[in-house]
Amino acid sequence: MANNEFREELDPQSSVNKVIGIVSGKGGVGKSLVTSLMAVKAMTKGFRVGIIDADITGPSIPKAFGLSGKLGVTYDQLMVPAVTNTGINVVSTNLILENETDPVIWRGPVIAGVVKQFWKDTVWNNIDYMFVDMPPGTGDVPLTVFQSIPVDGIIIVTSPQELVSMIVTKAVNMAKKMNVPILGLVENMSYFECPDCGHRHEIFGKSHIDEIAKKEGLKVLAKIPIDPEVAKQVDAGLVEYVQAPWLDEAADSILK
Ligand SMILES: Nc1ncnc2c1ncn2[C@@H]1O[C@H](COP(=O)(O)OP(=O)(O)OP(=O)(O)O)[C@@H](O)[C@H]1O
Repeated sequence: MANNEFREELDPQSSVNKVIGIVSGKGGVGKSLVTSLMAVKAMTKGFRVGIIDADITGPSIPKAFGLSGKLGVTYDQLMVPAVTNTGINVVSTNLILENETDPVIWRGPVIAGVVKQFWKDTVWNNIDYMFVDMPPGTGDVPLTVFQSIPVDGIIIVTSPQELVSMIVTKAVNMAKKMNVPILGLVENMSYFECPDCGHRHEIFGKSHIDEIAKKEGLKVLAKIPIDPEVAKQVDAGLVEYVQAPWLDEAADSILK
């Protein structure tokens, strides 16, 4: 089966140059944080940036950017992305629900349908980089998202406490099946740097990311520390103002 058999076209008014998917083996490892911060890095470099929050049942992008309210709709029924303080265009289920605390209890095909609409029924105005916060895992829903959107490359986010090797292998196999290049691995919550002595403590155990990357022939793009200040800023909707020097190298190597 050709991997683009179900691929959806953008609306003729829209244009998107590169699409980067952010995936993880399970929820809660920091996929949304990496998506948000990579988008901010791209914006800072002067690119026009969009985010599709395809994590339909656990959308966390709007909150991180302090966005609320509803997406606009054009006269010809296209969605208009919400725009963050620094100009990043965002679509998310939290911006279409009647009430942002409503649970999303849709089944797989409906979820995939919403993601397709985020891609094709939205006005994407000259976007250089589109970041897609993928549904967690390697099951049916992320697979359908892969089939619907022409993803140019993926970043796999893991944390040290996961069964990392198995999860990375699954994600690698999914990407191979879909013929999507893997840009590299990001290990989140990698260590905690003591503010007093500067020592790096591996709170969740020893990192094996370098060995796994070597085994799979992948690049480690970044190791992100546990930082309570980051969590606080994300909770306050201020992710655009997070200092994230540990992602600079990854951003420089991917966003050109
Ligand atoms: N390195 C970090 N330091 C401190 N807090 C972090 C870090 N990474 C993530 N967090 C916090 O952990 C929580 C989960 O992160 P995030 O929403 O990015 O994960 P996720 O993988 O997208 O989860 P889900 O799939 O459930 O949406 C958030 O509150 C986030 O602010």
